[in-house]
Amino acid sequence: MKAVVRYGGVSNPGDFMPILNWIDSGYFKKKVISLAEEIDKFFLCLMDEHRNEESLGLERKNTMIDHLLSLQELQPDYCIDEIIKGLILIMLVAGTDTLAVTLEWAMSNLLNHPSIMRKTRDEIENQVGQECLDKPHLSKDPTIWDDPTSFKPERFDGGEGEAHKLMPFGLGKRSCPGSGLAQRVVDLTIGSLIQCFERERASDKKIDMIEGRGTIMPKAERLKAKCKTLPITKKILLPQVQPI
Ligand code: HEM
Repeated sequence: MKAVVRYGGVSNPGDFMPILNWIDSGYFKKKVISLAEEIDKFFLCLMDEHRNEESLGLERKNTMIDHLLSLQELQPDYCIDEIIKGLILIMLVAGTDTLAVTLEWAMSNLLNHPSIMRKTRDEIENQVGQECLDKPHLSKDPTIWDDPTSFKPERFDGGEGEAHKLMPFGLGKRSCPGSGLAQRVVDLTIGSLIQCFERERASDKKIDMIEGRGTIMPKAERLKAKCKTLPITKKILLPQVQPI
């Protein structure tokens, strides 16, 4: 049950067995309505923030909300506030837990396989080094890709091992629109976590890899690990932390 309450992507048992909705005397529905009201207020504040910036004469930024507000000016009857709030909600709901859970599974596997963790750390050390957290334009590295800036789908013909078998984002028209963002966030986060912290399992016991319940496949047991900061943290990460 613990795993069910930790993430947003949980299911309501009453959706599968409606009789359960009678037993909880509408508690779940009331809770969802009150949460929805709070979320609605939060999204309105976000939109007003962007609108106020414009009314203060500041230039519109390159954010999803700013683009949608521009669209609203062009198509006020279609792009109403409810549509914008719905799109923000979808991006937040679909893009938060999915990433958190993926990172937790990946880190758990690395901690259970110290030799692979060492290999990953060595590779980051060789490829990225100690001066930054990511190698810019890895996907355009001429030492890896032939003619990296050209569109050549044939480069994937048989040359990428098993990559074609991996379909974590679905396929077709309804496949995940956040896949690019997700892959970038997962790669960069895992890479930076390894680069900046020496991590070890909290005990000699292997990390439990049992799946919990929920639509986004959470881990049943939360990942706990020891971590020690490495010198690069002081050099690169700390200077970027803004005082509140
Ligand atoms: C590791 C991270 C993620 C995984 C594994 C994942 C996986 C998926 C899968 C399997 C689908 C259903 C595809 C289908 O029905 O064929 C989906 C849909 C969707 N995802 Fe993701 N996703 C991730 C991250 C994100 C992020 C970061 C965003 C947005 C910021 C996002 C937004 C969406 C949306 C809006 C849909 C619904 C698309 C539609 O129905 O047309 N996802 N995702």
